[in-house]
Amino acid sequence: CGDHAHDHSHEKRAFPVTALTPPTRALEWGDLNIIHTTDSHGWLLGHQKTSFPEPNYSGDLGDFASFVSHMKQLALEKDVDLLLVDSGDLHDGTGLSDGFPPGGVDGHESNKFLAKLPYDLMSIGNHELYIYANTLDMFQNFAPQLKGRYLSSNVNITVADKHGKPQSVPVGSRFAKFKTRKGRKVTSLGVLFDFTDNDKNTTVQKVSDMVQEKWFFDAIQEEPDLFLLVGHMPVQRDDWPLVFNAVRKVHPTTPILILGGHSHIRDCVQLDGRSMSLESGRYMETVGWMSANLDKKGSKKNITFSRRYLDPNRVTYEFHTRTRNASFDTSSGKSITQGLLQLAEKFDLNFKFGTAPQDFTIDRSPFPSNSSLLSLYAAEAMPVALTINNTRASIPNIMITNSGSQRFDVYAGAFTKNDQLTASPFADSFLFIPNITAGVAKQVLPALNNAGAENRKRALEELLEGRERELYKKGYVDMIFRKWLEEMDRRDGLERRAGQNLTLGYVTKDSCPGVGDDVVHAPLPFFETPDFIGSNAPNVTDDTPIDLVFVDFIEDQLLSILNSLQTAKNFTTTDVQSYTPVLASAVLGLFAQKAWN
Ligand SMILES: Nc1ccn([C@@H]2O[C@H](COP(=O)(O)O)[C@@H](O)[C@H]2O)c(=O)n1
Repeated sequence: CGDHAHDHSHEKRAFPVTALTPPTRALEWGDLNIIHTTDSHGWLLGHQKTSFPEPNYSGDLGDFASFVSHMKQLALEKDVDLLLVDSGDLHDGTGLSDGFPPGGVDGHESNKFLAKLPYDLMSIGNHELYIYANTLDMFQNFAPQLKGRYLSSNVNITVADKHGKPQSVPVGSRFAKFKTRKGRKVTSLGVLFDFTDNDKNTTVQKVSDMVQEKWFFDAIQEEPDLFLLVGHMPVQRDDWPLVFNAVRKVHPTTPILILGGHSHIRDCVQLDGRSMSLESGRYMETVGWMSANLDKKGSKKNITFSRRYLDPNRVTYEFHTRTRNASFDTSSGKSITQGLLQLAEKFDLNFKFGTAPQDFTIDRSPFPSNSSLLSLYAAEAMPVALTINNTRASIPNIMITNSGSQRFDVYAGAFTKNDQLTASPFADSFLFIPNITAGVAKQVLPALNNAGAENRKRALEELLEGRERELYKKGYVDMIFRKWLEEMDRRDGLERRAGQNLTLGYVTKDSCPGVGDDVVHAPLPFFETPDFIGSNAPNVTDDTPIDLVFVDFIEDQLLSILNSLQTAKNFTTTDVQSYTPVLASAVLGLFAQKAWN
């Protein structure tokens, strides 16, 4: 690496001193440029672990704010437009969003820092809708700060009107029309995929219905210089074509720029020669870049676009803004970092539960194995944590959860409250059905996984079919992310890791021309994992009545599988009881206190 790569120490916080590979290619600027984030899930202090690929993503939101500010200055010097856009999922993922004290609201504090950035447009994600209080907070406190640019074209919240009567209103704005600094007229929408697992008193309209609405038709009638369609929806194999075609029907040649999200991958596709769609990963592991050279109205020629996936760290940021460590930080950037560190302290995120003896990974370890986080959670942590102070502890049980509940690897060393919440952020409850015979209970986990596996065998193109379609609508896209990781490993993972002195990171192959990744990496090893994981079955005879324990997030699926496995009784929600007050997000901490001290 060049000298630049080593010059990234930071007096603001403990910063990984690992040498990072700097980019080698300048960004291609057009006359309209976009910096894109999506699925940040609370990762605002960046990735702080020192083993690769984590240092690639070590830039925090303060660093990002400084980067944006320098890029805005470059845009002024080049006399071009630069917009900042986000595609949603601000909640659920780290202690900054989820480590709030009792009585708080998820994301309320962390979102205040995002609101300090000069976002031109943001759109709502499914994680803003699992819990009504979070949606209400977005409606009352977050959206107003975006002044009409927080978009929820097909998402409503029900609130009391001034007479106390319930009314369903958009969480943000249905659409936005504005002019860029260079005077370009932009029409924007903010679309969420057909999500069905949203909380009561929030509404998600199907995309196919949204494009039939009169407001939609009216909003797209006038021809802008470009349509900027933002949304929490993957850029491939989802409903963007419905929105794209509806616009194209009225405006056959107007440039359409799409910024998507949700499946956590880096992806790009062009629906025609005058359009580009970009998706920029997850967890602040990617900052997306799109540029376009817009030509005259009515032109039918292909537009020249570029796209790039940046690794968000100070080396990347300094390279592209032609700054050095001493000149990079802006006062606003520094105060955002400071504020986030204070929030981490206020939420006690450095509280240490124990010391993890080794790394435990989700996709990088075989399942089951001693280094699999899924094995650790299911076979060791749940049985310990869920039976603490539990009167049912002595009754044999099987405990089941969804593997998607584990969101991030655990690294060797201090295991803190923040590590607990990054690995397992969801405050899901554990339920149980008593007196299920062991013979039946033992079949539930394999049956859940077989249903998943059958669907996995299908081609990805058939993803939106049958049972998988239902899961997809509930927000289940782990499969797409895993397939993406698997493909990059299968392509040339072994060779890249062995030979070329490359650091670990994402290796993207998308459908747009040229190379998308800003820095060349070797991909991580990948292993298949099941959709559902469970504790080891107890050593009892098949006719022994046991407790069937499961996380509430999978209640519907579990009941339907249980009813398919036996005919003695049709189990419904009335047969389900609370097993423990311990939440899914607390399991690893409780386990660590017992096992890792
Ligand atoms: N209460 C919850 C909510 C979500 N999950 C898991 O997250 C997945 C959706 O997250 P995306 O970032 O992909 O939108 C969902 O499929 C579940 O795996 C959960 O476990 N509990």
